[in-house]
Amino acid sequence: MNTKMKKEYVIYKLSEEMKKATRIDNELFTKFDVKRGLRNEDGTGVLVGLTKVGNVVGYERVPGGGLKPIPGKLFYRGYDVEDIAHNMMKEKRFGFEEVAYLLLSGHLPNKEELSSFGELINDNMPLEQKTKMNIIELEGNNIMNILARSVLEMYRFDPDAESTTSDILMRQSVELISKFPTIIAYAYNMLRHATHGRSLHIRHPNENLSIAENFLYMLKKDFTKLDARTLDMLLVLQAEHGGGNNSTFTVRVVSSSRTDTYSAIAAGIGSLKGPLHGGANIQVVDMYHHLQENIKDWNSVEEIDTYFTRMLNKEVYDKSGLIYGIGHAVYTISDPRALLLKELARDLAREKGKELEFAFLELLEERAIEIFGRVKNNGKTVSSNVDFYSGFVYELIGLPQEIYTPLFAMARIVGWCAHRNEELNFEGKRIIRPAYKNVLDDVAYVPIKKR
Ligand SMILES: CC(=O)SCCNC(=O)CCNC(=O)[C@H](O)C(C)(C)COP(=O)(O)OP(=O)(O)OC[C@H]1O[C@@H](n2cnc3c(N)ncnc32)[C@H](O)[C@@H]1OP(=O)(O)O
Ligand SMILES: O=C([O-])CC(=O)C(=O)O
Repeated sequence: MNTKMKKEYVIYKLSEEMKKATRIDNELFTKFDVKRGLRNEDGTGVLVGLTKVGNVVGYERVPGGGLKPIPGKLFYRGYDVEDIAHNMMKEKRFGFEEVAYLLLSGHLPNKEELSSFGELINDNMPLEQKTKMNIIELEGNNIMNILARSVLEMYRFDPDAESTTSDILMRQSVELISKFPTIIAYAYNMLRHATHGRSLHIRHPNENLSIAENFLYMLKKDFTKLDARTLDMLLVLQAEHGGGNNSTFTVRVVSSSRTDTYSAIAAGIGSLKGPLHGGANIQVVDMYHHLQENIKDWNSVEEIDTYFTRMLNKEVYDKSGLIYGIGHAVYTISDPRALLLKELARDLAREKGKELEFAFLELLEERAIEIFGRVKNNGKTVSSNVDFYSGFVYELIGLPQEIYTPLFAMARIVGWCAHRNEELNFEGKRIIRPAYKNVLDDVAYVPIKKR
């Protein structure tokens, strides 16, 4: 066996052993009443904290037991996101800065507060020269990875990186919110240059633009007002989702050890990247393109139903058994953001001559929900989630797939910061440390000579 084969064999052997070592009987979870995925028997999340940042509502508890699915509602600091979104649309205003101010401070800014906050954001958008150079030099084909790396680098330039006083936490929050768009735009431009041979543009942020406009300006310079307002609405809708979603909870768990802001946020980025969480927006678009190619008649309910049934049975597509963009840990009848995005997608599709594509996606949504019910038959009410239409909308405004999940991070950084700040400031805070029950018998140690 040559050296390479020897190394491969060691890995193979270890991985086979790992397969055995990681097997845990499903019945044991019931026996020891383990809350798998921190979920109660009825699928609801185990209560692990209190928050004033956001509220996610998808069901009502019925007196005497049981859950009643209800249309989903989302609140930022007590304000209904639908009201926030409708107001922004009515007034044709950019809203992400306002939402960021609201989530960080707890109150809606007046005109003057909003304008100074906008200036502060603009001041903080440029990156350190070294970070810029690292994005260029180290390249990388995954922008979530580059984002995490660049966030960890920010530690290096922060003289108070380890401090958790409220003024430092707030300064770090503003800097992170400001720099995410710049990092993502530069990282994508570098990726495009390295992999598609396109010219490399590193545009300095323009101090008179909103975050959404500035991002598009740095990414591709030419964009329409409609593109920018659409992106702004996506940022507004994805900014926050309570303390229990996987990435925000990750940020809270990591923060509870009192580590620095950059370590906690890098962990959140790692979580959001996952295909069951923020990474689902890329999966949905991949799945949609696959279905466009594999469903011959886009109007055929029968053909779509057959394909979805086969997908749920792990026979086709990525064989994961999942239909991406469907289902949610809290929402049942509807995700309010998906409803808003669907309307946005419908209008944009009309404007861009993509009505057939929209109609196909809408039919896929309807059939996925129906077929999920038939195949799973588990009493769970599912609907489309925020990721179902977001990728389609990004595609309609000409944004590349590689940045869909990074754009989610560009929005959710606001919620992460608000939750980290809360985690480190409430009076009764404690390190988050749940328990795992050991289900393996103790064994006597065997000296190496006797093995
Ligand atoms: C921003 C966001 O994070 S939104 C969510 C984005 N993620 C996706 O769109 C990926 C697809 N969806 C899913 O995987 C899930 O619905 C999740 C992860 C979002 C939520 O999952 P959970 O709340 O754990 O769902 P839950 O455990 O109650 O589901 C019950 C059953 O339905 C299945 N299920 C749930 N959603 C789906 C789906 N979209 N496709 C196939 N099966 C699904 C589960 O696998 C489980 O089946 P099993 O008991 O046979 O294993
Ligand atoms: O809440 C969750 O589980 C997932 C999430 O972050 C979202 O839907 O925005």
